[in-house]
Amino acid sequence: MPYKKLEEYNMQVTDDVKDRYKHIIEDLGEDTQREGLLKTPERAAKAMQFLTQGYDQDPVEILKGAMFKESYNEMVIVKDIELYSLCEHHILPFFGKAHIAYIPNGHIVGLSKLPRIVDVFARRLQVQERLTKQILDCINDTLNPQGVAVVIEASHMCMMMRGVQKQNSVTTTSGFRGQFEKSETRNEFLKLIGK
Ligand SMILES: Nc1nc2c(ncn2[C@@H]2O[C@H](COP(=O)(O)OP(=O)(O)OP(=O)(O)O)[C@@H](O)[C@H]2O)c(=O)[nH]1
Ligand SMILES: [Zn+2]
Repeated sequence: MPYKKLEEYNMQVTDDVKDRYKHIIEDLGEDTQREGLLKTPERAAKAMQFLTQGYDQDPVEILKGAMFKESYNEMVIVKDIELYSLCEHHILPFFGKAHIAYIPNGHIVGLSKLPRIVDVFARRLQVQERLTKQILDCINDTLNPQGVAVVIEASHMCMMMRGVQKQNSVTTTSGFRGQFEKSETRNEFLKLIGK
């Protein structure tokens, strides 16, 4: 499921979250009756359901849906996959790029499925480290490749708009399994993604 269509929003959840947003907006000192804000609690409720839709999706099913028997034994890299997630500490966005590589072990996977599972895990309340590990483990356990590597580079709005207010800091996290635990293979991957 690529994105949540309007009719797929759970109306009960939308109503509950909408009521809470109305109170939050009032507590923050705004007037929920002014024209521009009348529909805001409902819009925000739907936006948050969209941004957390990963809880309802099954990444293993997504990968298994496009696994093909193939005797290709070289590294497959999909780099510069844009990602948008929410930091679980402040519920503010963090965003950047994921780079994924794997070395097949009898099966390849449909290329689009790698960005899809990035979205499944990103569209939750997250920390960057866990996001990285969940993507890594999911590919490793489902595809059982000879090796898998995940690098994520992200900027955190909680460090930009507030808090330490550092506009240019980028956080890099990575994880390596199998063949990528060998420095030679890992270095080849890092070179190919320009690191
Ligand atoms: N490790 C990790 N930390 C994160 C991530 N996103 C946000 N944080 C950090 O979570 C921490 C929460 O720290 P607290 O001291 O409880 O919160 P705070 O008082 O709002 O902290 P400041 O952001 O320093 O103002 C902060 O240091 C954030 O930078 C993430 O993905 N991974
Ligand atoms: Zn944060």
